[in-house]
Parts: sequence; C-alpha cells; structure tokens
Amino acid sequence: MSETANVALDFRNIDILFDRSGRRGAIEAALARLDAGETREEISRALKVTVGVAGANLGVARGEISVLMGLSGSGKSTLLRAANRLNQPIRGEVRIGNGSAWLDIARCDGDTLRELRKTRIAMVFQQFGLLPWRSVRDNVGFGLELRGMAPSVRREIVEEKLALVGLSSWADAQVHELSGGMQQRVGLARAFATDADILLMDEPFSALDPLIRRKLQDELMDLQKRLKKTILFVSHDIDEALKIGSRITIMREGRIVQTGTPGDITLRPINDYVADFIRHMNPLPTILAAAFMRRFRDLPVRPDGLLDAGTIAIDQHAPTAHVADRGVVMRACGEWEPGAVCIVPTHMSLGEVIVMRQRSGFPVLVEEDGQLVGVCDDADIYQALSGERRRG
Ligand SMILES: Nc1ncnc2c1ncn2[C@@H]1O[C@H](COP(=O)(O)OP(=O)(O)OP(=O)(O)O)[C@@H](O)[C@H]1O
Repeated sequence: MSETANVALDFRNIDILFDRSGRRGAIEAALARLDAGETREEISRALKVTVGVAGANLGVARGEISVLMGLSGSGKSTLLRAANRLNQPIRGEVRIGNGSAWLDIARCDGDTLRELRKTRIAMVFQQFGLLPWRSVRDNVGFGLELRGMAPSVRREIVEEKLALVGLSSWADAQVHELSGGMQQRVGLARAFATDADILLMDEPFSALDPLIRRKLQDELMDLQKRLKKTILFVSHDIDEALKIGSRITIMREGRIVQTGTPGDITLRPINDYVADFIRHMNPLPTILAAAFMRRFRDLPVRPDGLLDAGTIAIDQHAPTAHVADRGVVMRACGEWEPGAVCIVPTHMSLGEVIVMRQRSGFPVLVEEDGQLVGVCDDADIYQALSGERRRG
C-alpha cells in the first residue's frame, strides 16, 4: 500500500518565520542563526524576526484526530495554518496525499491551492467565522455556494449536515439567535458540508463553558468515528487533548517536543517539560486501560511456565489464571468463574477501572476483540495515577 493511503498530511522540516524588522535579508540571516543553534529569543532580539515554527516534522494519519498542544505562543496555530498555507513555510514541505502521489501545499500554484481549500481542507475557527446576518442554513451551505453548487443539491447536503449536528429545527434562525455552543455546531456542520477529508480546528471549543465544551468534544469524536475525517486540532488544554486525540504533539517555543498516543505522552513523557504538562492533567477520565495495563506478551515467564503478573499468574496455553493472594485457580478466556476476576475492555478509563477494582476486590484483566491481552494490578493503577514508573 502506498504511503499516501495511510498518511493524510505530512509536515516535513517546516520553518515558519515572521519578519518584524522590514529589513531585506532578515529572514535569511535568521535562518542562518537558527541553523547555528541560536534560540528563538536570541534571534528575535538580534534581528526582530519571530520564529513561529522550527524544524517541525509531523505525519497525520488518515482518519485520526491529531492534537497540537502547548502553551500560548508555542507555534500550534502557526503550524496548523501551514496546512492550508494561511502561513507560508519558509522552508520544508506540507505534503497532502493526492491519489497515489504527493502534492506540496507549501509550493503548489495558486489554482491548485484554491482547489485544495475548496475541496480537501476545511478550517473551523475559534470565533466560529460565521456570517451573523445569514440564516443557519445559509451559513452551513456557504462553502458549497462559493463552489457554485446548484441550490437544490446544496439544500439536500445542508439538511443532512444540520441533522448530523442536531440543528435541523434551527435551520431558518439567524446565527446571532443561537448560543455559543450551537454556533460552534453550525461551524462544524459547515466544515462537514464541504466534504473536505481534512479538517483544521483551531481551539474551536475554547470560548465555551466546560459543560458544553465536553458535550461538543463527545459529539466531535462521535462524528469523526462515523465520517472518518482526518482532523488536526489545536488545543492548550491537556485534558481536552488526551480525551479527543488519537495522537498528541507537544510544542514548545516553535519546536515539536514529543508526538505520541495519549498513553505514550502520559506514561512515557520524553522529558521534564512534557512530564510537567502531564502533572496538571486529570488522569481519571483520560488514561485508558490500554495505556497502563501490562500486556501478557511483556510479562516475565516463571520457572513453571506461567506468566508472572505479581498477584496473579497466567497460563497462556490452558489458559488459566492463578490468584496467588487468595489461592484461587481460574479458567481464562470465556470461562471465568463468575465473581473471581474483573474483565474490562482496553478503552475503559482509569477512573472506571479503579471503581471496578475497588467494588469487586478482584484482579483486573483486560480484553481486546474478545481476547484477554493484559492485566492491571494496584501498582499499575498507582503508576498511572502518579505518573511514576513501576519498579520491579
Ligand atoms: N502573522 C504573524 N505575524 C507575526 N508573528 C506571528 C504571526 N503569527 C504568529 N506569530 C508569532 O509566532 C509565535 C507562535 O504563535 P502561534 O499563534 O502559532 O502560537 P500558539 O501556540 O498557537 O499560541 P496561542 O495558544 O496563544 O494561540 C508567536 O510568537 C506569535 O507572536
């Protein structure tokens, strides 16, 4: 299978610089200093050039929600906006799969860029970007109208997308009559209506109150599962990033510090900077069993051939499990004695696993696609809660 089948967007060695000096040659001088290892601060002071993004490499897989995360000014929006060339990279490529070939958004001609923006890449802004004097229906159909689509065809698509976001009965209302959360849904419907396969979302929910925000996050995840869009999402909220992101990229001062799954980021932070971010998150709803369980395949084997999981031992061949602390021998895989173990799915959250463990008092085994694949004991749970590595 070609690479373009799996990767929707590919940022390669992206540098984006902003010249505040107005002097000729300032950007070239800044690039030379950047390559010599000078910091963003030093370059800014010496040349009045802001390094928005430096040396960024990121592949966004088809159908995933990839979240750019970092403090204010870390370069998230600047990188996102390179995906539709609202920001022009000074160096590097932004590749988008075009059939079995790649197209470089950073360098393609104006006609190609306009076509990409109309048909492939849609943007949802924080300020909604809606036209307040138009009805909800006309806002959702705006992109299609610009493309010259016939009103009857347009209407059908718009009605379908409005139903998708639960706003059918508001189609004729003026946008300003809607609450913030509803307006953001109109923005989502408009992005979905374009049939773009890539959505760029720049802090779309940050202006909303926490309850509505959580609801829209759930809706977005649900819509994404159904529509299989590729979403690049900017957030400065670690809880939001861990909740919705299949992968998260942490940025600092224009550079990518770490890219990984929520499990990678939370349990294997690459340095103290990332670890510090993680310390401020609420792990209970965000870390999933898949991330903190110990997989059977990684467990040591005891002399008697059983897998050693601490308080329980697992026979992969029978398969049975022995709960050492209560002397019970149990059959695994489907024939568990009721009330002897907890079996949870890989997507169960840490908070829910703790409740299961605490209510039952039983060891927790984890299943994936009907197979038992891992185990979590109290040490795994404490590790996930504290971010400390398991010892021994
Ligand atoms: N058009 C521009 N002109 C000049 N400087 C810019 C421009 N856009 C961004 N910058 C600068 O680039 C750096 C990165 O900004 P960016 O908006 O990407 O950060 P961010 O991580 O998205 O921050 P926030 O969370 O506050 O939106 C900042 O120093 C910003 O001032």
